[in-house]
Amino acid sequence: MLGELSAAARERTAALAARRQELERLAAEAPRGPAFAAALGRPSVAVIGEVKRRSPSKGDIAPGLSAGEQSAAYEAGGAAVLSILTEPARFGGSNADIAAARAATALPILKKDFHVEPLQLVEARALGASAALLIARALHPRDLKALSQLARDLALETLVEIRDERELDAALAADAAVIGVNNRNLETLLIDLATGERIVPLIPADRVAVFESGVYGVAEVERAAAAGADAVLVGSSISAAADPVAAVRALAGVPRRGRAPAAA
Ligand SMILES: O=P(O)(O)OC[C@@H](O)[C@@H](O)c1c[nH]c2ccccc12
Repeated sequence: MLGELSAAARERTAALAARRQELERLAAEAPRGPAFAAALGRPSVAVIGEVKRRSPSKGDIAPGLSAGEQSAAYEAGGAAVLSILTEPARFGGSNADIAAARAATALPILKKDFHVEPLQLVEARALGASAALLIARALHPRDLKALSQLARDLALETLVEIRDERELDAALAADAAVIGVNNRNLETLLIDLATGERIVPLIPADRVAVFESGVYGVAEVERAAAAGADAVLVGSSISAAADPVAAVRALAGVPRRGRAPAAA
């Protein structure tokens, strides 16, 4: 699944190559988005609200979602940051969703896609995203490092997604400031919150740690907090909610417990 999604992203980027100069100019001219990592440092576990119309595991979640209206609802409910899934084939997203979210809210935006090519990061910056997702499992550690450096050069923040100790090492080697542990195995698509509970405590206390996937209610936010997470990334449950303002509000406000500094 991950290989297929990354290959498809690479193909879409090949089509972007003709627009390279234009994208580089737009990226240089676009005002920097609001600070992403800094917005996640709250007294309570920060909620990253994701706009998610469909997924490979669930099929349709909320096919008719308006990215602008949904983003405004997340903001009203107390989300700290937005995650906008732009992947078109399997998640039903688009770049236009970023523009719609930007127009509707003042929150920092994470562009969620299978970013494997440098030009995709230039595009993310041109679109006005504050940050872009990098999935450690989809990238050779060398490429994770190079894309992380390119993002810094572009004044684009990143969220580096990991699932195990080896990927944590790769994220740290890439100097990732924000590290997300995905509870979903992107190969089997199964969710196991024990993944985040095991890996989040290993993330150095000076990084922002995000607990991703499988958060449906406050019980899961409590588990994230107990593991020491600074933020939760929530997609399906709040995208499908009849009242997304109330759904986000129900998750926001769990006190952050922090992580102990690593033993020397
Ligand atoms: O819908 P959920 O279980 O709340 O999960 C959200 C988010 O973590 C998930 O969409 C996600 C995590 N990593 C990704 C990488 C690509 C696409 C999607 C994702």
